[in-house]
Amino acid sequence: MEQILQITNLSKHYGALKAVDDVSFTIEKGHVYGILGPNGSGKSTTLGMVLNVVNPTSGDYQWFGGGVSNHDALKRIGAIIERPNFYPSMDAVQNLKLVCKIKNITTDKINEKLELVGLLSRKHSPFKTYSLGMKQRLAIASALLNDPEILILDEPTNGLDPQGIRAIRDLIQHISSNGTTILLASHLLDEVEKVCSHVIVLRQGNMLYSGPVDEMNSTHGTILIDASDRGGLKYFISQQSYAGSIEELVDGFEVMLLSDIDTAQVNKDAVQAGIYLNKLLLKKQSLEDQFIELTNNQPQAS
Ligand SMILES: Nc1ncnc2c1ncn2[C@@H]1O[C@H](COP(=O)(O)OP(=O)(O)OP(=O)(O)O)[C@@H](O)[C@H]1O
Repeated sequence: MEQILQITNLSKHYGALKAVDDVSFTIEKGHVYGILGPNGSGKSTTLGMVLNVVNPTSGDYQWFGGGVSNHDALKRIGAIIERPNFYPSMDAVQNLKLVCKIKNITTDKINEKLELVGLLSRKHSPFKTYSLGMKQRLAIASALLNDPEILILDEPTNGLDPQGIRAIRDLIQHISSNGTTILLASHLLDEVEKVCSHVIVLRQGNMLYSGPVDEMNSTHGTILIDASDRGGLKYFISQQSYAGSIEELVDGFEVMLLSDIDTAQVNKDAVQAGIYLNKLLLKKQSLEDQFIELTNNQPQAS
């Protein structure tokens, strides 16, 4: 599989706040990836780092298999990470011509992209007359003008009505079916399940899960585990085949399970490794349940 982006141990700390903490994942060509997490979980910061607008505290990322400068990589990427911003009195074509000028690319793709996003018939209407959904679709057309290999969208359906949401989701699937890789950030599990083939789940800067969407529901819950020797315990857990992501909390490590475990056996193995557990709690909640619980009090997009 052709690699589009590889992120390795990427972190962004603002003082004591770990906006993104030790996140690693890979994006391969042809899939639709979602970064899923509640508000403040580090989605935009992650996108900002790989788009070279936020400086990482540590870690690394590599575009297109490496050997490509950031400057050249950005020419192969289409991204919308802010609210669509065009000149209000100018129409779609005039605005897109300006984008072509700024990006130093030809204007011959304008009609094709306007047709793709369903705005061809409104191409001579001033931007200020567009609905929010149309504005977002124009932004997508603008990001596609250079035929990027990957399209990056931050909360693409935020603030849209149900029809607008549907139009954007259909559009994303259509763009993906033409071979463009897509990476989108969303706080809506439902959106990611409907649109994405792969998902990276973030919570408070930590990655809880990375993998195919349809395998997300088949997680085996988590354990909360602790010992006075935290360093030794972390090493011990990382060696266990059942351990997925490991997150250090105040009261121990929360470990996502990749398979079912026998807690007595875990305890025995720990003792054999010289680790004396003072906590081992099995939580059978699936990742989906955890996510819903986490986001229950979050405002919805529409
Ligand atoms: N420039 C900054 N200075 C200080 N803290 C920041 C800065 N940018 C982001 N943060 C903090 O980092 C954390 C992650 O923010 P981020 O915007 O990446 O989250 P998000 O998942 O994209 O959330 P949202 O959907 O609300 O934008 C938050 O706690 C946020 O307050």
